Amino acid sequence: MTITIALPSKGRMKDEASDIFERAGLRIVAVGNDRSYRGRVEGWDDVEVAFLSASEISREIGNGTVDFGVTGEDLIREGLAEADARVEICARLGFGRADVVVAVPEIWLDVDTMADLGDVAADFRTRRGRRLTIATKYWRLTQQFFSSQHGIQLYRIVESLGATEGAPASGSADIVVDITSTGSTLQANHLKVLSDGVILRSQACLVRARKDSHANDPLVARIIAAVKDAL
Ligand SMILES: Nc1ncnc2c1ncn2[C@@H]1O[C@H](COP(=O)(O)OP(=O)(O)OP(=O)(O)O)[C@@H](O)[C@H]1O
Ligand SMILES: O=P(O)(O)OC[C@H]1O[C@H](OP(=O)(O)OP(=O)(O)O)[C@H](O)[C@@H]1O
Repeated sequence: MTITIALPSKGRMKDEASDIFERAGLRIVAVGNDRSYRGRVEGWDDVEVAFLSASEISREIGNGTVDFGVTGEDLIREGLAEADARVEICARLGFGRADVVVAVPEIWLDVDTMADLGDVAADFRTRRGRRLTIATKYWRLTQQFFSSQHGIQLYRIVESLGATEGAPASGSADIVVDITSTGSTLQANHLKVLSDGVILRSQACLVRARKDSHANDPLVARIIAAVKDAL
């Protein structure tokens, strides 16, 4: 059976993803010209490569259109409901590291933990007559973390697709849930991460769509073993 591997076609994970496959002995070559969105692996005739963006890869593994993909764990857990039932994280690849965090204005001196934030949310409702607003593109992770893990129900998510950290200063939201790596964007926007506010420590992963047909396919096992050996 042909196995399809989806690799980032652009963005910050592109180069390191193909480097790891190369080290694993799977040398990716584009089919057609350099701008082609299909590829193959030299010497592995039953493997096809699809070049997609990181978030498309998460979606395509979720619906089983591709067998494997390299993408961020944040995009898997945000993009897919019941992620663990649908996909398997075969290996964490050690690049593309970033944390999804809850960050509040630095001037909220008394707010250091999620419990403090729960009190603030209750206060907003009783004293200001409105809900605490959270700017994020990670609405699924935010809801799970606030509602299921911390029992905080009094908030409203304001979807933000860019410049999320600017939302508190511009007045479009009170706090943010966003990705951070060096912390400099949070710092520049005078935001601080709550001490127990790390929702997910993400990095690039080799992810497999859970398919019955994989169970006895030696090619599937070979691909996983080769990538793990290259780490
Ligand atoms: N500093 C960072 N900022 C944002 N994302 C980061 C950072 N460091 C690592 N990542 C990770 O990179 C991945 C997103 O990569 P990238 O931004 O290149 O995707 P993209 O090409 O924009 O994809 P799409 O267009 O589908 O959103 C996520 O898994 C994210 O966790
Ligand atoms: O903690 P830091 O190192 O400052 O990184 C975090 C920032 O980097 C990303 O934005 P980026 O400017 O890369 O643009 P993007 O959101 O379009 O990826 C991300 O959305 C954060 O804003």
